[in-house]
Amino acid sequence: MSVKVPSIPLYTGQEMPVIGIGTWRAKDQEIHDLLNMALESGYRHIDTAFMYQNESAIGDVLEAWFSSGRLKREDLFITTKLPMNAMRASDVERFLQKSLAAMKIDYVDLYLVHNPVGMKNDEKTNSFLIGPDGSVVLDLTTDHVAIWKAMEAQVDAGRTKAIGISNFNSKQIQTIIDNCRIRPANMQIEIHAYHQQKELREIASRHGMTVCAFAPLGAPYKGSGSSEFPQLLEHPVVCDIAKRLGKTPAQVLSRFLIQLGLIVIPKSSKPERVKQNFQVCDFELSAADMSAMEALDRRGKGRIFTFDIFKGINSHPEWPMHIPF
Ligand SMILES: NC(=O)C1=CN([C@@H]2O[C@H](COP(=O)(O)OP(=O)(O)OC[C@H]3O[C@@H](n4cnc5c(N)ncnc54)[C@H](OP(=O)(O)O)[C@@H]3O)[C@@H](O)[C@H]2O)C=CC1
Ligand SMILES: O=C1CO[C@H](CO)[C@@H](O)[C@@H]1O
Repeated sequence: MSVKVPSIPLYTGQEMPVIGIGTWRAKDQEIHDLLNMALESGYRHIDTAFMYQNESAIGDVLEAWFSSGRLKREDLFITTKLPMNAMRASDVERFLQKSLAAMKIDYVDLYLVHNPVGMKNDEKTNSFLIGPDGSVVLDLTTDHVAIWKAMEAQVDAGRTKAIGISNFNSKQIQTIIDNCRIRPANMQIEIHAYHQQKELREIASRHGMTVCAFAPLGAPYKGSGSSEFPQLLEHPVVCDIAKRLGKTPAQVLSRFLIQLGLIVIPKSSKPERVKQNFQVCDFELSAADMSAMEALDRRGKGRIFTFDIFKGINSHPEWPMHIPF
């Protein structure tokens, strides 16, 4: 029996389910399998991005669910993101229209600026323009205030219900807050037990923004861990709590973040794990377990996503890691 998943209200009035399905690195058949399993298990929140190149496969699955009457559009909370190669005011509507057309829907619930860094667009492929040295070609003219005004226009036009930011640092968040007409309703940042982001969570709370944790399981595919800092899914503290509660380490990692008041979007390529990851609202961590999990924070040293897979990106003035948070 599945338990109803709670939602967190956005100030714009929608309800954002605390657990959503992450979709990065999933395309075509994988999306078909994992999204069907997610919707059958009860997930009603989907996280994607133009950059993930899977919006069209997501659209095919949604169309089948809508046309069979199993779900209505308003039953779902769908987030997508403005890619780094569209970080210009004049590109915002064009790229949101592409996402909507691919997913065969006429609005998203949340449109996020994916990353504060701007890159040049390859007009043939609508992806990052790669220079002769193999690096992405940066667009150094990135103007967050102009982009935000174009984001606000998408709310006015009804193409998205809410707008937000992802991977912005405290200074960049403040620039948006100081210059907005429509406040960001949500921010999506890397958060897991090793990187708990207390400072940015406090900033979000001060400005009435909900927070969605990406890589909530510690993105284990990114590295094998060490004896000092094992993979979170194998950490003895996490495994002991899981064993005692009859849950899996993945469920404990998500549950911890949900009890901190966050929204989580774990991703798995395995339908059985997709189902398992949804079962996080039928148990609770005690105050002692929460303290033990909080003690795993590596105080700024647990960050996994620095985006330097994009060669040269850290020379962009808006690369968010120029400051600690
Ligand atoms: N805004 C942004 O910049 C970013 C947003 N995101 C979003 O966040 C989502 C989640 O982050 P992601 O980077 O995927 O990392 P996660 O922390 O969700 O980890 C995913 C990994 O965990 C494994 N896994 C999942 N469930 C289980 C389980 N129950 N037991 C054991 N292993 C498990 C998966 O392996 P397997 O497939 O083998 O199950 C996969 O390798 C993304 O899919 C994307 O939607 C992510 C990164 C950046
Ligand atoms: O969402 C994302 C998935 O991971 C990518 C590679 O690190 C990120 O750039 C991006 O923000």
